[in-house]
Amino acid sequence: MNVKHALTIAGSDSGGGAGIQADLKVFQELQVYGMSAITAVTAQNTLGVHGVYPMTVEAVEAQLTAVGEDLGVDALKTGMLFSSEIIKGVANKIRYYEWKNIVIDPVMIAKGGSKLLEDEAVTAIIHDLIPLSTVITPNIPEAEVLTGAKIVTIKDRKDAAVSLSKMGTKSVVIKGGHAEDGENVIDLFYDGEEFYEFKNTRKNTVNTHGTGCTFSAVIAAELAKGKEIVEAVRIAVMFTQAAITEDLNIGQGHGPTNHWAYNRQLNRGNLDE
Ligand SMILES: Nc1ncnc2c1ncn2[C@@H]1O[C@H](COP(=O)(O)OP(=O)(O)O)[C@@H](O)[C@H]1O
Ligand SMILES: Cc1ncc(COP(=O)(O)OP(=O)(O)O)c(N)n1
Repeated sequence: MNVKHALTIAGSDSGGGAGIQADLKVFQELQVYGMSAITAVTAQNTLGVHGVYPMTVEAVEAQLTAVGEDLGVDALKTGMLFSSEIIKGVANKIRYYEWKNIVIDPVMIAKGGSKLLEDEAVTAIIHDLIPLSTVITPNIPEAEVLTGAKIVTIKDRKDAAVSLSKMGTKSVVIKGGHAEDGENVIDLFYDGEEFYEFKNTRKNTVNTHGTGCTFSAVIAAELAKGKEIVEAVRIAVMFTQAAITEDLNIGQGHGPTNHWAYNRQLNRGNLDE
């Protein structure tokens, strides 16, 4: 059986809703072989992040070498990277192994407000990682930090996407979960030439823990399978909407999303593949 390989370079979420755990669940659902390099362990549940324990750069690099020397990578995503040292180590390995289909989810702060990236590491994301990327997927606060510009209107979002594109990425998705778009959520995709708006009804739920991780993992899985970037983003929007809509109601706080839901809806014929 010829199966494609996807790698996640991210933090561990003991609660299972975000980070490495969410990414591997997505890879499995989308039938790509999932691999991981853990950058930090978090003690986390649906009520928040209770501890952050970063790995050493050597430990992160050793995991990437182990994957690079044996298994091969058709696409990869990065999530929580924590420090500039880890970011530089990851960028070096991407260059050394000439990995392609690079999805950068510039994770900075968890929903409860805990820092998952040191402040000074933003510069390393801009200089070392963005130029290697096929797509970068910030939420609105992350896009504001990366561009230094306040984002309120759709026009602001388009300007931010153009600024990010000029930093050297091939394409950009600015996710709309944190915006006030009335009854809708709008994810804006820019491929360097054209804008695409993916609009959905905003769901009234607290169970959105790990939506950003899920979204970027779907893009990585679909790029691994050879999909064009705009098509990979379209599937990521559908997968994430299904995962939020059929939520699981787990835990006492911001619960995880449902990674089975997309395939369940496909099997029921509710979605076009
Ligand atoms: N309440 C919601 N209803 C519907 N979709 C949502 C909701 N919140 C987030 N999303 C979707 O989840 C994905 C992640 O969005 P966002 O919350 O902006 O990122 P992050 O999880 O990185 O903070 C996007 O596709 C966004 O449209
Ligand atoms: C280990 C770890 N990585 C990333 C996140 C952030 O997840 P994300 O999907 O961006 O959003 P929230 O769930 O924080 O809203 C995390 N919490 N933990």
